Amino acid sequence: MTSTEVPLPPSGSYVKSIRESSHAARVAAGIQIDTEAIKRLLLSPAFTTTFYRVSHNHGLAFPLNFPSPLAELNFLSVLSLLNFGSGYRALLHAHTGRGAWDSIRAFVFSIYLGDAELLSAKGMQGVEEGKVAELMGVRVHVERPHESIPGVTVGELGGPGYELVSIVAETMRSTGDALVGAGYPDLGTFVVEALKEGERAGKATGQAVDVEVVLERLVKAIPGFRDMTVVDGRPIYCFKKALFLISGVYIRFHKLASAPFPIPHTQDLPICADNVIPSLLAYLGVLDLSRATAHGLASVFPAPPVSIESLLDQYHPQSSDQDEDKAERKGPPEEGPVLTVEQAFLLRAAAIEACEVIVQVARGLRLDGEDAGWVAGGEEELAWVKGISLLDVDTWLWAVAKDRGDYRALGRFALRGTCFF
Ligand SMILES: Nc1nc2c(c(CN[C@H]3C=C[C@H](O)[C@@H]3O)cn2[C@@H]2O[C@H](COP(=O)(O)O)[C@@H](O)[C@H]2O)c(=O)[nH]1
Repeated sequence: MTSTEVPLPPSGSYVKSIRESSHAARVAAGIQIDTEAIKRLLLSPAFTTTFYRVSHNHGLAFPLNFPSPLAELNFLSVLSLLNFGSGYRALLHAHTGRGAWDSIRAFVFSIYLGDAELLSAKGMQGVEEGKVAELMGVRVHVERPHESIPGVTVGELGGPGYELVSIVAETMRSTGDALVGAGYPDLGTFVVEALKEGERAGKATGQAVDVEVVLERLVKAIPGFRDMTVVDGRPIYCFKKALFLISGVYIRFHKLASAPFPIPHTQDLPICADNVIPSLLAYLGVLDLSRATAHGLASVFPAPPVSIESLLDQYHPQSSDQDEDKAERKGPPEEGPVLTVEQAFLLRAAAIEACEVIVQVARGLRLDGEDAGWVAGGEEELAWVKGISLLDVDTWLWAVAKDRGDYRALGRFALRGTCFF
């Protein structure tokens, strides 16, 4: 089913719909969230010794000279809109030497530095596949033997590189169409309007910016933000890229002395459900798929090559492995399981709820009581764990997956053909 056949959530309840639809889908699929595994994770050296460093390492301060905050917001907005491609991670590593996020970031940098008109609504509207392929550095031809001349091969458009480039180009064109149709010069200007509308609504609800209103505006106006599907008759709403954009506005601009536009509070928004977070939560035992009843989920992930105990321990690359560890970082990653739309959305939904549960479990930890059995000393020093936010949990899970050699080796699932994550 395509996103156009999925009903939008009722007006005014987009955030609630992410949470409720995720819960309903997770329960119906028989995926369990293991609260003991969450406690073990929260009190593990893998978590406690890296959380602050890794979850505060936001890669959103760009090394570019922007003429205005609006220009920077437009850049961030286009980057968020195009923040997908995880299903092509192995291909991207082969063609660009980078993962999905770094490849897209480099692509939007190239646009900014060389073809900046592609960041306008009209420029997006007219973008062609060839331009996207050139700027992304992705090869879009496949070779096949010539029909009649033996030994001769001909190149033709096709293959996964062409598939990804086509989705990027189409996402840009549909966004350009929507913006031009509504009279906006670029995506950033539209986002400012949405933030201002959120600010007006927030006056009634006592918030600086009503995030609900901002999210609804983004999703309704731009097809590339309509990240939702129906699985077994139940809708699932993820809206990952729109949430990423809204969180990005907070991360990038909230510390400025005078805010250039209304800044939403995003610490407690649902996570940005991609392929990394559900995969990692499954390997760490937080998502228990063993009793899943739907869509063959019980057997989608291979057993991790190392034990959960070792994944929860502090990472000690052998000193002789350090060079290997660096090489491993550069080398092409292991291709994870390629999933169906249904499988991928069910896992994303489960991850959305699991992260909510992680924050709840953290709040309720009894560091002086029975839970402290997990702690290897220093209980009082762990009081900060009780105050972690959803945004921090998202960033930690996503970034720690790249921080350790043994986590990088865990195959993340892939979904092809989507512009949503
Ligand atoms: N949940 C969540 N998913 C995130 C990000 C980011 C970008 N993170 C940096 C930017 C700001 C943050 O503070 C981080 O420093 C990318 N992704 C998604 O991962 C997917 C895999 O990509 P890769 O492993 O490269 O191939 C891809 O769908 C991509 O869209 C995040 O933060 N959270």
